[in-house]
Amino acid sequence: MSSTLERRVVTLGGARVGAGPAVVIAGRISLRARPVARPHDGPTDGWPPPGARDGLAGRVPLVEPAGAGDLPAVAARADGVVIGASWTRDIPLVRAAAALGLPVVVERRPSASLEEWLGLADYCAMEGGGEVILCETGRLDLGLLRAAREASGRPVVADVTGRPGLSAAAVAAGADGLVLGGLPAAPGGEGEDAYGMGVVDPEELRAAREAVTLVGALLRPETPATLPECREAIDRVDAALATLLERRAELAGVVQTLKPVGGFAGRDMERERSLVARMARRAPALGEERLAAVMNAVIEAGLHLAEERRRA
Ligand SMILES: O=C(O)C(=O)C[C@]1(C(=O)O)C=C[C@@H](O)C=C1
Repeated sequence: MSSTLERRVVTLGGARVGAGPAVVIAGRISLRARPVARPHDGPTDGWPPPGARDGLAGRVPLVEPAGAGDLPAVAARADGVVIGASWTRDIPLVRAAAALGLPVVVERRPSASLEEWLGLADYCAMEGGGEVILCETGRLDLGLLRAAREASGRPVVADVTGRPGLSAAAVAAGADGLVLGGLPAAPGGEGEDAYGMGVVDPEELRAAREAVTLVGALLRPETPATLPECREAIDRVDAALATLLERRAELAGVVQTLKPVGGFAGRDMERERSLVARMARRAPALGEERLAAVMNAVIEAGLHLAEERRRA
């Protein structure tokens, strides 16, 4: 983020995108891939009816219209309207979609330059209510995503549908959110693809949540202002700590099998002092003395685990 540029925040279905933690936007459908309407669905605009069996309360986070005729339904049923990568040059539709007054998610046309992408975002902001999110999609140029975030001050998200392995990289590159294609899954349920639109993939959802939690905790600057926000930020840090502590315990366990004398009997206090000193350089506020107490507990937990496993 540029120091001179004011960062804009867009509220999408209750989530603040652009400041605070990166968010997972679990649900993006395209009415260009309109499913076949079923007779028992009753009068339909091509959408799942509200309160359908898949648990949808009738709303989808992001919807890409196929044409101007879809816009009233999009306004009624979506948290944000998507300007799809394949029709960013259909200016009449772009204009009408932006004018809905919903947050507008502007995808980058494949091979579009940064200037073209940001220009379209500015145009949508002018035509609409000003709430614009940039969305990198397709092959995901994460360098461009980062540049767009810095140059525009607008929130930038990455559509990681079908690429769960890029979730962590996208958050590391600065993405303010990860978009997952499909209908939102029923709360607590695995989701049912009753309408041929596809449901958010549970594995992709898991990968995206892991990325915003773990990579977010490590790399995303945050300045939470309220008690719940602070606690949520602490929960993310604790999740990262737990992941690292588990990994550390496994490694320390291997060390015990490699040393001539392992376990508590082979404790090496010089090594412990030096690792604490190195850590204190990264955690100067905590300092060596406090870190030594923390690391003593961590190391002893690892040694107990290793001895337990050796006896088993
Ligand atoms: O490095 C070692 O020798 C270890 O056994 C690992 C470890 C650690 O957990 O980091 C554990 C006990 C030693 O006193 C020092 C370090």
